[in-house]
Amino acid sequence: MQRLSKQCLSIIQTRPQNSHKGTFGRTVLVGGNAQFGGAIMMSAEACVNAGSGLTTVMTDPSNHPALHARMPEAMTVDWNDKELCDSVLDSADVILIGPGLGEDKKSQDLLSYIFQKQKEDQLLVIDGSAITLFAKGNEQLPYPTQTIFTPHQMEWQRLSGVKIADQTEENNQKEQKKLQATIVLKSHHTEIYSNQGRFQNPLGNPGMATGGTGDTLAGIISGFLAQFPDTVDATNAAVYLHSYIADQLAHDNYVVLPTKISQALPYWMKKFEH
Ligand SMILES: NC(=O)C1=CN([C@@H]2O[C@H](COP(=O)(O)OP(=O)(O)OC[C@H]3O[C@@H](n4cnc5c(N)ncnc54)[C@H](OP(=O)(O)O)[C@@H]3O)[C@@H](O)[C@H]2O)[C@@H](O)CC1
Ligand SMILES: Nc1ncnc2c1ncn2[C@@H]1O[C@H](COP(=O)(O)OP(=O)(O)O)[C@@H](O)[C@H]1O
Ligand SMILES: [Mg+2]
Repeated sequence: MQRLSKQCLSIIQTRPQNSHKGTFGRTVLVGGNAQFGGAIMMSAEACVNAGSGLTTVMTDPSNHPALHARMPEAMTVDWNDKELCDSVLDSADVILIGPGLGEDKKSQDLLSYIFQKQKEDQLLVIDGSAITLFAKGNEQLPYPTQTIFTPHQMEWQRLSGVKIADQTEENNQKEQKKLQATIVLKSHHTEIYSNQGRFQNPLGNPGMATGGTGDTLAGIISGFLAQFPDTVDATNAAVYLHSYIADQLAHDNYVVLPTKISQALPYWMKKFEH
């Protein structure tokens, strides 16, 4: 397994003068039921700060005022308004589904709807409850090689059937090959399994063990996929930078708040700009 290094951040290039919002991608984030609105808000804060050109959040309407108050850069769509959802999804480059989605019938219907809408040139990131729902269901991935799962170890156990204690490189790689999707297996030493190779993140700290850190990573991955052409390079860079920033924050903070990682993204991306 290849250890990630600062080298993976070389994809963060100086932006061309001749550019506009669309140059840096359109991302649609789907999640945040009434109970877990914070999850999709953290994904949105991460995605915007990661540099996504346009970020739209498809979520329960109860979250709209709070999201506008916290992150006016993100646009909101009521996930019950199918006509508006159709048009927003049609122009997306990257779709993220799962943070705070929940696991009830409505959540399942939303996952099925996204599967119906995904086009072959769109990337789909599946996180949180959407992993659990997919694992329980019997739907097929529309475009496996256009899909990135971001499970923690229990979500991976549900998806792969491999118990946490048996999640070895060999077993994980075998299951990734079956799925053909890219897998970001999150833990205290996160690993990335893909058709282009296997990578390990050497960074991270226990201050990250708090709700929202994974929602935040999903937002950074989505924002990087919207900007940078290679899926695995963008995913590796997102995983590495997410932990790098958390490690900087951990010098002076006992717990690393996920939103502080997001707020520090523009500063560190400028530092690493090539
Ligand atoms: N502010 C918000 O709105 C937030 C909303 N959130 C949203 O909540 C939704 C559910 O996501 P989830 O991860 O919290 O719950 P679930 O998938 O049931 O897994 C937990 C179970 O698995 C077990 N477990 C064993 N190993 C584990 C491991 N390595 N990592 C993690 N768990 C591990 C664990 O065992 P235990 O800790 O009890 O020993 C427990 O029994 C999802 O949509 C997410 O986006 C959260 O992001 C938080 C902030
Ligand atoms: N002890 C730890 N050391 C390093 N990273 C950790 C540690 N504990 C959790 N993390 C990181 O925090 C995130 C947890 O993801 P997840 O459980 O999905 O969080 P969320 O509550 O946002 O859903 C992952 O990126 C994981 O790598
Ligand atoms: Mg999670």
